[in-house]
Amino acid sequence: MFKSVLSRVQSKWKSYRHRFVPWIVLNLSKNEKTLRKVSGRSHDKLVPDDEVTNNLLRLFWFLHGRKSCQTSSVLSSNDHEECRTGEACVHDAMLRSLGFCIHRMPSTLPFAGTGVFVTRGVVPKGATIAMYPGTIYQAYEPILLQSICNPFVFRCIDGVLVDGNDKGISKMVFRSCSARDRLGPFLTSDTSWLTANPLNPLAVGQYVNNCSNEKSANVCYQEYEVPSHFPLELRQYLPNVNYSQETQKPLRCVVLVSLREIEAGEELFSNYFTIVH
Ligand SMILES: C[S@@+](CC[C@H](N)C(=O)[O-])C[C@H]1O[C@@H](n2cnc3c(N)ncnc32)[C@H](O)[C@@H]1O
Repeated sequence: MFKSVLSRVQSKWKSYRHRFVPWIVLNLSKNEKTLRKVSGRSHDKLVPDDEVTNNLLRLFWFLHGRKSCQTSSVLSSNDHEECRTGEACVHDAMLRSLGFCIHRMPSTLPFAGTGVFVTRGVVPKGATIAMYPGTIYQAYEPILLQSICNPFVFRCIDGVLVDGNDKGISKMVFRSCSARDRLGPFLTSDTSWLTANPLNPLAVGQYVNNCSNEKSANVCYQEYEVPSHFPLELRQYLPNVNYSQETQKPLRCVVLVSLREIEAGEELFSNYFTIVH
């Protein structure tokens, strides 16, 4: 009797595949209506991986071109004017390559801290609108210390965890893994998401808030494996790194994909709860 109740509870818990465990425990009862249901792992993808790759490459080549342009000493004065530096420059690159800009700002929800907004352009449905940065832990790897009081630990469908906290021990772990994995002159990940001005402007997905009964989700999470043909010189813009150097699998990233057209001024809302049948 006890065993059967326990196994029913266990199977119900296992079907809650995401996303932020402390949030689920505290808020599930308030937000039952906002559950997202998918009928299997393969059905959790809104757009094919190739499309995500193409979106990322479009932005990253643009950022890379701008970087080379800034370091070149043979620019005309016009080129120099084109090549503005810092935050304005990366957002310009985003607008030109993807057709929209996103920014972190105070959320429209009370007591929800920071959120992410579309600030310029229009995001079409199915676009890769943000990335969830952080250290990647395989399901069997220890994350206890880093996960204490950490609302940024994201759980993938297969149990892989992404620690997107840009402070404290999480920040130190990311920096150290990123330095460890560089290949000679090539950086294979980007640490600038740990600052206020990420080099890759998509890398703010960890600040997207949960939808509510009033504000429905306009983006969803999608797991993405970086393909082996991803150019080495563009990996420096990827905001993820493996915790363990021994991980043999392709690098896991999590992207946020738009569920509908989103206009400038709208805040992004995801769904922290997904049930996999
Ligand atoms: C992954 S973080 C999102 C970023 C967070 N807004 C911040 O400023 O750090 C998750 C935390 O955001 C807050 N949050 C997310 N969605 C919310 C909502 N709909 N209402 C209130 N707080 C929310 C909760 O504190 C939650 O633990």
